[in-house]
Amino acid sequence: MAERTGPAGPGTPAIRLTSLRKEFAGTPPVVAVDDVDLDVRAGEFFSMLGPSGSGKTTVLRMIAGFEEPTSGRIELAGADVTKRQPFDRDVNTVFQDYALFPHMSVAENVEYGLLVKKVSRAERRTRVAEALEQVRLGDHGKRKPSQLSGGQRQRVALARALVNRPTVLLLDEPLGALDLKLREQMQVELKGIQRDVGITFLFVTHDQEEALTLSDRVAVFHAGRIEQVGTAREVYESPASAFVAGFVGTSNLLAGDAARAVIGREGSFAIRPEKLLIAPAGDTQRGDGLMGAEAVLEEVVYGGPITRYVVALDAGARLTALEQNTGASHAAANLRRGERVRIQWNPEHVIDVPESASR
Ligand SMILES: Nc1ncnc2c1ncn2[C@@H]1O[C@H](COP(=O)(O)OP(=O)(O)OP(=O)(O)O)[C@@H](O)[C@H]1O
Repeated sequence: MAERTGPAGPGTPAIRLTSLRKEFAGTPPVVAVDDVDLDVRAGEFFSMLGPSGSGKTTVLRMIAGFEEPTSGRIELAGADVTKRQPFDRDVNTVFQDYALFPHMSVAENVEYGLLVKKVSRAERRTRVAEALEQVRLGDHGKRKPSQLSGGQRQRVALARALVNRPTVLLLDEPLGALDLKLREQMQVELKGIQRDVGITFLFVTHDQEEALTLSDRVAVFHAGRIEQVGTAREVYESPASAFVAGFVGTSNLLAGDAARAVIGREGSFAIRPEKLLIAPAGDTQRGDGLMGAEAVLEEVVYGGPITRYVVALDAGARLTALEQNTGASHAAANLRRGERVRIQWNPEHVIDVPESASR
């Protein structure tokens, strides 16, 4: 077996992708991954976020060794693994479809991979106990998968990967099959587990909220390329392109004539909905130092803690504003569809968004 770790030192990325490319044969051929460069730091919770078909899963499968790159290089902890077989890479993958063996107990499911690798009985016992403890299922080893909840089964799948003590764990939409409530609960669990075990997690999702909530950093994919890499705050507050602004959250894009009229300059701009204030037309009470525009209120959607307002600016763009329902009486509370309104914002919250990210 090849060496498990490369010439890793402090600062060596857990994963380094260099000009990674994948073309699938066909007429015309599909460029699934288009010259991707990426460093994932050791111990990071890193997410690859993007719409369906943007190439995230193909990148993950190439790192795992299930798919051969057309060109480019993959390094794990400093070692070039591009040509290595999947079993010879220090990674494990957790899939959405976690397929546990139904006739085996939870502990036997977790132990199975170690049995195949001929790990000694004593070490198997220690490592299975450790892995079950890590996913907070220490008391459930004797149960059968059918006696567990969906979230607990997903944690068994995680334990099955953690038991191998990989340097990197690849997770392909692992929460995709869970209902919303369980999914949110598992997001919190997953983050806690990653923090405890300190393993690098590379997580694939098309759910922007999930990526922002969980990750130390996020790479936003679009058509086989990475448009932006940054923290949740960076990709949300300072999107590098109109695509990122639109995919990560509601973007409220202003371009062309509307931008000229409302912002007063050429270009494309985004303003996040929670940064917009809405008031009856002519109300300038909250106006100190703010920019503003006149509009007609098209929709009011009450959503419990927040209300969503959709307005059509006289200048020709449509914007969404979110206001918290704090209970404090404010001007927006009694607004009705069809009314004329004034939208205001702090000029600091206008984000310049290039049409596409520079490469
Ligand atoms: N085995 C294959 N043969 C041909 N084309 C493929 C193959 N696998 C993926 N593709 C194509 O490559 C592109 C990227 O697919 P990929 O599965 O990586 O996207 P994704 O971002 O993970 O999407 P999803 O969120 O739907 O899984 C798509 O256009 C897809 O149709």
